Amino acid sequence: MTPGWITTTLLDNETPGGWAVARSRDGFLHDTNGPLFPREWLKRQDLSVFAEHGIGHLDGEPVYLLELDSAGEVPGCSWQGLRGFMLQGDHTLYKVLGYAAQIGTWAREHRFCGSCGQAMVQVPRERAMYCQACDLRSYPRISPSMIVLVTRGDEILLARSPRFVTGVYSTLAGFAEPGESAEDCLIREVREEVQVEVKNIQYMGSQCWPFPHSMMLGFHAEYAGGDIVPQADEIEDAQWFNIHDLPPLPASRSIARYLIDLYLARRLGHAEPVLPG
Ligand SMILES: NC(=O)c1ccc[n+]([C@@H]2O[C@H](COP(=O)([O-])OP(=O)(O)OC[C@H]3O[C@@H](n4cnc5c(N)ncnc54)[C@H](O)[C@@H]3O)[C@@H](O)[C@H]2O)c1
Ligand SMILES: [Mg+2]
Ligand SMILES: [Zn+2]
Repeated sequence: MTPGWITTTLLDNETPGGWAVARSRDGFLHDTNGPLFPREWLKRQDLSVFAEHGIGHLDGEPVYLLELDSAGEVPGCSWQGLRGFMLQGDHTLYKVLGYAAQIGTWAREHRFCGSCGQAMVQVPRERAMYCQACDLRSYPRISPSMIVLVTRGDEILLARSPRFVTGVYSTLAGFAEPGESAEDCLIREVREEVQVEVKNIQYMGSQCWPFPHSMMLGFHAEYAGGDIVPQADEIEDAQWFNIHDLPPLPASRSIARYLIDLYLARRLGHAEPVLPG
């Protein structure tokens, strides 16, 4: 048995047994034991299953996703969004659910060919959908996004979007556009969002962000010029904060928080944090 979580290309749906998670628009089903249920038991519940996908092995046991049409009632169980599992609870289980959510969304959105409109079929032993009519393959979509902590000595640039929890300030982030390098994207996003120039861009690490399919690439960058001008509509407020006087910060498991904590640790000579994958 291999411990931990390993994604698998495909499992045979006809083989009984293993674990299953159930996902609807309301999130994942869970009870006091968490979101993993014995698969055969879960399939006997009164749930409208739209699709079933083998997604991987947890501690050697196969795990399946039941994609539902709607959130049904299961006695003793309730529904919780993926963000709730990200914020608290077992990190490995959150990784299982994050992967399940991305595969479920992608499979649902690629039942028909985007080029000719014919029904697509699952490719054997590969996580891909295939159109026989026009030979098109569609793989799970991943959207690269840059996230950057802009620094100026003892000050860091943090901003808040109107979508954030009240009071919370975070690092700047944005999606890569066609034709851009990671650095091009980072420089453009910082310019667009606060009209500041940066230099000495340093890559710090990455994190899967399954909301719905981002791949966060995290950086530190030094301030090189300009006064903060927040982008209308996107940025509600942006400020330089002294590292000894910070506002409420993003959730501890996010790469945004890691980039901030890492800079503070290096500046103050503390032990460096670990980035949750
Ligand atoms: N893990 C973290 O710590 C963390 C922190 C901040 C942001 N993020 C994520 O980073 C991503 C980008 O951040 P943002 O929201 O500031 O992006 P952004 O600054 O590029 O602005 C968002 C806008 O981009 C457009 N957009 C949406 N999906 C897109 C895609 N796949 N490709 C290109 N453009 C798209 C939409 O118009 C959307 O309103 C988001 O997924 C966000 O959730 C993660
Ligand atoms: Mg942004
Ligand atoms: Zn086609």
